[in-house]
Parts: sequence; C-alpha cells; structure tokens
Amino acid sequence: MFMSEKFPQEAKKIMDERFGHDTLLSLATTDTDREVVETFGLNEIGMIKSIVPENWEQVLYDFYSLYEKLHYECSEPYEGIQDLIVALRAKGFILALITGKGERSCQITLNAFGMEHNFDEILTGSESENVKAQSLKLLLKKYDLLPAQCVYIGDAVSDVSEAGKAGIICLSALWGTTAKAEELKIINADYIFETVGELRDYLLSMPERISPTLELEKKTGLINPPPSNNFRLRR
Ligand SMILES: O=C(O)COP(=O)(O)O
Repeated sequence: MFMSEKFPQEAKKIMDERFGHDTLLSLATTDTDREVVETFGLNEIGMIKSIVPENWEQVLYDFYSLYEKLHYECSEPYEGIQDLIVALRAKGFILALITGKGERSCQITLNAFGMEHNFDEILTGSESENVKAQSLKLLLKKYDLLPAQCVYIGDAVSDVSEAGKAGIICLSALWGTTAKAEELKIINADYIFETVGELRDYLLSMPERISPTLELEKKTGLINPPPSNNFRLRR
C-alpha cells in the first residue's frame, strides 16, 4: 500500500550469474507477475519456498542481499504517504504496520526509508499462511479496542477479507501497482480510494470515535499511548 515495487532487472542478471542456467530456467518458468501475486500474504520465506522449493535457502540468502543492495531501484514510498503518517501521528492515532513481508525484508525497507520509528506496532507475515486477521485481533486485544475504532488500509483483495475476519473495515488503496482495481470496486465498493489524497481527506476527517488514542485517553486519562517498545509484537 505505501510503496511501489518493481522486480529489478539487475537482480535477474545477478541471479543468473550466481545460480547458473538450471536455476534460472526454473525461475523463468515461474517468475511471472501472476504467480508472484498468488504468493502474496506469505512472507518472503514462504514465497521463495513456493517458487523455488528445492533451493530455497540459497535463494533466500541471495534475496536478502539483493533486496538490500538494490532497494534504491525497486521501491519508494508513494507520494504523500510519509506526510500522511506524520499527520495521523500528530492527530493521535495509534499506527500499526501489518504486512505480509517477513521481519527481515520489512526492516530493510523501513530502514532504507528512515521509517523504522513511524509505527507503534509492526506485525510481520508468516511463511505458511496469511495472518493479518490474527495480527489485527491481537492488536484489538492489546489496546482494548472495538473493531469499529480501527481501520485497516490495504491494496490487496485478501486485505478486505482478512480485515473482515477481525470485523474491521478495510480501506482499499487502488494506487498500488498490483491492486486489482476492478475486483476491489466490486467487493469493497464503499471504501475505495483512488489516490493518497482521497485517503488523507477521509482519515483526517474521521470522527473522534474512530480515533483509538483519543478514545483511550478519554477512557483512561492517558495523555500518550502506551510506550511502543514494550508492546512491539513480532512473530
Ligand atoms: O509488499 C509486500 O511485500 C507485502 O505486501 P503487504 O505489506 O501489503 O502485505
């Protein structure tokens, strides 16, 4: 939702040099956008295991090194996202990053953009299944919140169903390069956002009742949310 990603051509070249013809052939038969998208929801360990089952440890090792090295050419935050995060924090929202990414790739990306301190919570993905609904439920419990006090923002069709399992509204971001806009417009018609600006207007005009920190303050008299370091949940 918050960054664009392209598979870097340079990475393909390095994989070829590193693995030789056989591995490249196996990648060539599976490395399509469709197949990669079908593995979304799993972290990079699960994705790589499903695409290159026989050689996944080596591929994972190289993936991390390439991901870090070539990060500058494959991702950047969408325009307006970092400003929006600052504005939401200023308004007192608790911000949680719930991603299908694994802990390590998530950290590489956040560090690359200087965003490692932007979130109160960071919950990463599992290699075997989509655990976003479980992550949302954990947060509801931890912060003693009702689903109606939260929103989830995602660009995938599965984000709508995962948020739904936790009883939480999913705001669908259509600007992502992999967003299936037509499908999202059908299954989540009331919560479609074509641009970061539209999402910003919606979030910043949300009534107080859906602003979790303000609710917490009212209930408990807390001025600040609980310190994030003690609460960081990781799988
Ligand atoms: O971009 C990814 O690698 C994972 O996508 P997500 O953060 O929406 O789960």
